[in-house]
Amino acid sequence: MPQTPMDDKAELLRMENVSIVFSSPDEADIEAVRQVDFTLTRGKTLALVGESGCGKSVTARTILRLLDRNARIGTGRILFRAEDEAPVDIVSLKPDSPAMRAIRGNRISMIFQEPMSSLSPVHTIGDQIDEMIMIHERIDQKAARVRTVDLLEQVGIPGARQRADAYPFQLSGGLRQRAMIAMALACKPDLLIADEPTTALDVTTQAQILDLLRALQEEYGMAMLFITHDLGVVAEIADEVAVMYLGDVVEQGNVFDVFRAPQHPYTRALMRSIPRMVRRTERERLAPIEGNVPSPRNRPKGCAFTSRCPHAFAPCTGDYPERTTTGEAHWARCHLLTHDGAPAAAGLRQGTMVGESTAHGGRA
Ligand SMILES: Nc1ncnc2c1ncn2[C@@H]1O[C@H](COP(=O)(O)OP(=O)(O)OP(=O)(O)O)[C@@H](O)[C@H]1O
Repeated sequence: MPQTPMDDKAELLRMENVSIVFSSPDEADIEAVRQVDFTLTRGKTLALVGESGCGKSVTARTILRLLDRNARIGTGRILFRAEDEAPVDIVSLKPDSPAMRAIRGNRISMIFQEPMSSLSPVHTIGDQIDEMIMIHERIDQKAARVRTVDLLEQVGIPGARQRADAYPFQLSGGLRQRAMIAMALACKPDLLIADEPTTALDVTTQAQILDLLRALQEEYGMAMLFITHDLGVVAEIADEVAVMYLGDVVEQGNVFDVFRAPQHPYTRALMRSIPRMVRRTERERLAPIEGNVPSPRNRPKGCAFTSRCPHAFAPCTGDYPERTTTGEAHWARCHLLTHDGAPAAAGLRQGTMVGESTAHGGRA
């Protein structure tokens, strides 16, 4: 992988060939994330998408150096460049070093599915956000409260001045989510990592929170790394998407290109399993992805999706597929794209659904 300097000022963070390994006393090491490369750009959103267990959260926590004790970064660099500063390799920093702490919660903030993982239940939301602002701006609490109320208004909390005195349990799920977002923005981060922030919310609140995040991103110019299992959400929020399967990025590209012509059978299967991605007349053809993600403990040889892939053929159980570029900044790792005699290769290249009806017992 050629390593080029971070010359583009818009480039904020670059993952280069990052792998993450878990060890346990009784078992061989497990490579849970392999060879991940992506770039996060100021003002843009990259979505990491895939089923449960594919490595999305571990990848995000690696950026913040918040991995479990039994984890280590096996290979790679994570270059991060704050404005007007030289790039720093996050991998080279100790997780609890002052330099890393200055990045975490200052340059990079994170929001979660469950707001109570970042909000304290025993302090009012106003006090918690005041404290965050005081740490970062070295101002007194009175001045911080003015900023807190501003932030709460910005994230759409009605009656912000009074609500600042509420404890998290006194707010609805949607308002708690907004309060957590306000807290994440208190340090004016360069990067916001959002780990399934709308998964627990009803559809209307989910749409409102996505709208809010988009508006705030425009205002703050921050980059966003958005983690979700839902390609419908990706369509609404992201500029670029990286599709993960068993720790590998199997397809990556501009959202428009990936949705117009998905190249990897796994991406296509994810698209067909989501109601909003399918036209009304095709509802009856919705298909869940059959089978389960294999365990990283027993990683299959070759392409990990083979056991669930409707198009699998001999080469899929051989070598790990190389990246095939299929458009400007759009690539996938799939043997069907490189073998001319592959059963569905022509259809995949053209973005059609060749062969998928037989693979799902005629339902697809
Ligand atoms: N401390 C750990 N020790 C061993 N394996 C781990 C540890 N933490 C995570 N893993 C494994 O790493 C893999 C990736 O987990 P991760 O939480 O990143 O998945 P995910 O895609 O975010 O899933 P979800 O949507 O369920 O959060 C999984 O197989 C998980 O079991």
